[in-house]
Amino acid sequence: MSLISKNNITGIILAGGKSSRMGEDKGMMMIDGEASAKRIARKLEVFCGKVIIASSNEQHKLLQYELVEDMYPMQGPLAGLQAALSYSSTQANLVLSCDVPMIDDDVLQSLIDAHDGSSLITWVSAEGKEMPLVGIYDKSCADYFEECLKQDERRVRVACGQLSKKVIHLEGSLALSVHNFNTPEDLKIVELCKLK
Ligand SMILES: Nc1nc2c(ncn2[C@@H]2O[C@H](COP(=O)(O)OP(=O)(O)OP(=O)(O)O)[C@@H](O)[C@H]2O)c(=O)[nH]1
Repeated sequence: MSLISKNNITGIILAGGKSSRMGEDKGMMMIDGEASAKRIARKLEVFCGKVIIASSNEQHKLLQYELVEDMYPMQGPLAGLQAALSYSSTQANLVLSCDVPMIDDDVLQSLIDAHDGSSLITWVSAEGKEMPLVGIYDKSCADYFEECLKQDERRVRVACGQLSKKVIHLEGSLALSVHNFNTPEDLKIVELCKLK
């Protein structure tokens, strides 16, 4: 049985950054008539007692979730992770980037089932690629990430290098469901995944 219940896990959506490859804010891109970040927030709400959005973008206030601003602005996803984990009041935190709107509930359930206290981080891999921004992070990672940011290390994978990790390998439709979009072309692929 999972050690995590709804009241002891926080959902975190990383929605800051430049979205330079997309050309417009990824969190606000409409997917099935709903902003991508909002769609993800609704999915997280099924599993998490509280959902917060890590972003300094004023526009994200429209999403009507609690916003947590980066302490290290414009330093990339690691800064969003650091700020949100510092702010969170739970040890376990289910983290998603705002660009995986098709994520299947079963992926979230698998992460929760696998995160059993034997590692600080549990994240997924799909099609042979590890995805640090689809995972569960222990709150204690925040201090470590802050040290990295202070030393100008912004790469999430590198920052997590020394920390204990578990990886869940996704296959088939679950792997497809974590397709992220960075460009208008990617968005077309995400739309195709929706039809499957
Ligand atoms: N809070 C916060 N989130 C970020 C930041 N940079 C990126 N993110 C989020 O982290 C995830 C991955 O971001 P990337 O795709 O690597 O970067 P991006 O800035 O969104 O896009 P590009 O400019 O095209 O690289 C997305 O969900 C972003 O919204 C940041 O500085 N702060």
